[in-house]
Amino acid sequence: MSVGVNISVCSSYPSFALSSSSTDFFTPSSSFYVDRKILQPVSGRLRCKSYEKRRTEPILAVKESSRVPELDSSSEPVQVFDGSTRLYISYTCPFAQRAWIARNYKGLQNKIELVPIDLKNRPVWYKEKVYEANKVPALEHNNKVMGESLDLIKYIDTNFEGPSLTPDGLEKQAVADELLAYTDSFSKAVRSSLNGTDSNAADATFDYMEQALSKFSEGPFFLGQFSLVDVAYAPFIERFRLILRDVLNVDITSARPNLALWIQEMNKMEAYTETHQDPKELVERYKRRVQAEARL
Ligand SMILES: N[C@@H](CCC(=O)N[C@@H](CS)C(=O)NCC(=O)O)C(=O)O
Repeated sequence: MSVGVNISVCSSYPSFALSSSSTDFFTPSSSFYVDRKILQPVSGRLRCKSYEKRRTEPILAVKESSRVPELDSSSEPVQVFDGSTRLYISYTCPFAQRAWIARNYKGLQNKIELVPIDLKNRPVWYKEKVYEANKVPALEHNNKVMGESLDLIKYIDTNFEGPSLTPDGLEKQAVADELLAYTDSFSKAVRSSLNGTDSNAADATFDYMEQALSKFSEGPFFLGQFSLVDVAYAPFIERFRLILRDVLNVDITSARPNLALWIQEMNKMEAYTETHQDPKELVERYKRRVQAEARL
């Protein structure tokens, strides 16, 4: 199914305030708001696009039919350390999505069981018996539970069979390390444009992405071939693209052909598209959160 997103026109964007809940990637550690001034053009690129053009463009395919239901506070505990390998995720968490994509790409659907958790109504046993940090993602493997999405995608890549996500050669490995180390700065930069503290930051960070995507010409991905770097960025670029487009009328692919191609090619990969959230739901959830915070 291809789903379009409701786009607000430039003149009718709302003002926002966001929470500091840790259950969603949109929320930084402090409150932030979106104000009219950050709709101003940044390097001529953060500008209002034609509503007609964007309205008709399909954004992402979403596959939800085969998803297992989330476990919540009423669910029986899983039999931790019974020899199964389990990946605990939330369907809405971009960090968890990284590990989920890696598991799919390596063809480990039958080796790593997906255990979705309802973060808003978490089972108490999750913290007590599974993962003390009480976050997702977490991977249960060989009588251990580990977390941290960037560590997990590397772990899954090196400890399981399937196509490699690790680049060949020292040069690519160095670039991979640099880009993986930049993921938090990337998110912070986009948020600082959303909160109005630095209206140029999102544009600059997407320029950095565009440049990074031009380094290796043998393929459309960050290191040419598909790798850990694509897995690490995909959930965040997916979300920021939708939010910036809906909330600020910014098209991150405008004048960025490498990024446009990357998104197009990523959206052909089932390992990734299986993990998509419905874009409309994603944006609506974001707006609901913002409205709730504005009432506080
Ligand atoms: N640095 C962690 C972040 C994980 C994270 O913050 N996950 C959120 C969901 S998107 C979570 O579990 N929040 C629950 C909580 O903090 O209580 C990673 O990369 O895995």
